[in-house]
Amino acid sequence: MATLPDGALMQRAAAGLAAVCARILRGADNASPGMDWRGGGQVTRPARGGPYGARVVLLVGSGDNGGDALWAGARLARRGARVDAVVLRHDRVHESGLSAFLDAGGRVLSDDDGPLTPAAEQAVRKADIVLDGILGIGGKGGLRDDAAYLAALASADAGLVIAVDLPSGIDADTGETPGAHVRADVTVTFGTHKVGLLIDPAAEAAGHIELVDIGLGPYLPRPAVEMLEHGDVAARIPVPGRHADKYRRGVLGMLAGSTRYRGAALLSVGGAVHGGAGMVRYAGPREVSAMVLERWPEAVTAPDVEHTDRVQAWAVGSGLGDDRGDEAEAALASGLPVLVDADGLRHLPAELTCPALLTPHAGELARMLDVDRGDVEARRLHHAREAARRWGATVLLKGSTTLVVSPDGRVRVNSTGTPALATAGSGDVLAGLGGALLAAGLDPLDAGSVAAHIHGVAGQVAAGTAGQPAASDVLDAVPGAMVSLVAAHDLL
Ligand SMILES: NC(=O)C1=CN([C@@H]2O[C@H](COP(=O)(O)OP(=O)(O)OC[C@H]3O[C@@H](n4cnc5c(N)ncnc54)[C@H](O)[C@@H]3O)[C@@H](O)[C@H]2O)[C@@H](O)CC1
Ligand SMILES: Nc1ncnc2c1ncn2[C@@H]1O[C@H](COP(=O)(O)OP(=O)(O)O)[C@@H](O)[C@H]1O
Ligand SMILES: [K+]
Repeated sequence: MATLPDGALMQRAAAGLAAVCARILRGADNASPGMDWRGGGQVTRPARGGPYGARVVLLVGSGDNGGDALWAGARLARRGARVDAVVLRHDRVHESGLSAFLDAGGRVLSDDDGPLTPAAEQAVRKADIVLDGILGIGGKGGLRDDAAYLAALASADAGLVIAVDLPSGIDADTGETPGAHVRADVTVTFGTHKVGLLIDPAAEAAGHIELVDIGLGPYLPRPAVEMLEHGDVAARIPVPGRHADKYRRGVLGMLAGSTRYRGAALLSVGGAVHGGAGMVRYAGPREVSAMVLERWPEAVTAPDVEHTDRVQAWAVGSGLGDDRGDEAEAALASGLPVLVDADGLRHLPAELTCPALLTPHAGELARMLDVDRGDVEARRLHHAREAARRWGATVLLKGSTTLVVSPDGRVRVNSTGTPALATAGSGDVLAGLGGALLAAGLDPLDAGSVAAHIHGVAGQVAAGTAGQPAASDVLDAVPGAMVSLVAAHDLL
């Protein structure tokens, strides 16, 4: 801001915002490649030939977010749209934005007594597009009173809700939703993705996300949250070199499955085999080992942890049951890198001294931290950070947003997840994949985030062919997912 004339950034933001609105109103393809990181996200478009004659309503709060909406509204009005503004507080409104809006032929429907006039409500109901400029990054706490009412009205009745910078009422820095908030179909965000647009529950309220570049790039600090793209993952997938042998590729010891949960052994060994482990050493009861060998003849089995050698990393816990705690503790005390899943999480020491990747779902993390599951889901980043700090380990929190948080505070959010993965046993596949990557020498942050990315791509592929895939379908899709990731980046 210091290097530019006053208001220049707002003009860039408003121009980008108006351009996205015009494109949507034209019915042009609004799913620009690379922008919608969640994939899919098709937006139902208002059937208009363009801005001319379209009904646009601005919800205008008291800060610069409202200013963006007013300047964008002015641009759309000049292109023939019928643009009405509902101003939340007439005593606090972006002044130059308001006069530009009025000069361009925009109308204000609210009055000094408050925003909820009959004309304002009517306009929201009939709008092709509602632009949510109530709150941006300056918002604190959820929406109150009139703003909450308008947000609910717009989300329920209006054509398309387009959030300016972020859906008003979400927490921009955490992904939490402290109270009432807008539910947008599209969010046009400026300069950089806000953390809250990437992490549920707030991310869900953002809909399809468009980034408008306003030239902040050179000035942005290191991001608080990273999201790997396909190419980043491809570059991190270990590819066997010329002098590879099974030991150099990594031997994964696996303490998973039990006579009660036999499938977990098959799925997690499979995840590790397809994840590129040089060798998987499965330690478990005789009858489970026999099943493992039948399905995965390449695995090497042992009766228990003590009888495994040359293991380079451990994956502990998926479907392990309650009665092998001593072995889990032995693996955790080995000093080797370790992935800890499911029942293994009950056996964590007070602090871990080895490189560790913990992979709880929300219920497991809630138990670890002695909080409610609902609270973990409402404050994913907070609780994942808390566990990473408490155990000195990397924490991969599974669920609708998979987060990977390292004890030094780095955070990655996975972009490839799909609800199709929410099926019994899919976490076992993930544990195998992550374990293989640890054994190959990736650090826990890379192992967790690369495994989650591959797992998500496999889930998407499986959903595309099996409709409602089982965990076995996800496992079967892993090799194809790896090939497509690596081949697309020319690394094969
Ligand atoms: N900072 C930048 O570089 C740019 C910012 N821009 C816009 O400016 C926005 C930030 O503007 P502001 O800092 O003015 O903040 P906001 O527009 O988010 O609004 C903050 C105002 O709302 C009030 N407020 C906060 N929480 C509230 C609540 N729960 N209920 C009611 N009122 C509440 C505050 O007292 C403050 O007056 C961004 O989101 C973006 O839209 C853009 O113009 C582009 C450049
Ligand atoms: N709603 C969802 N959206 C995206 N991914 C999900 C969702 N629910 C679960 N998942 C993913 O599915 C997998 C389920 O793992 P987990 O809960 O450990 O199941 P299980 O123990 O049965 O294998 C995890 O990778 C998780 O991130
Ligand atoms: K907003």
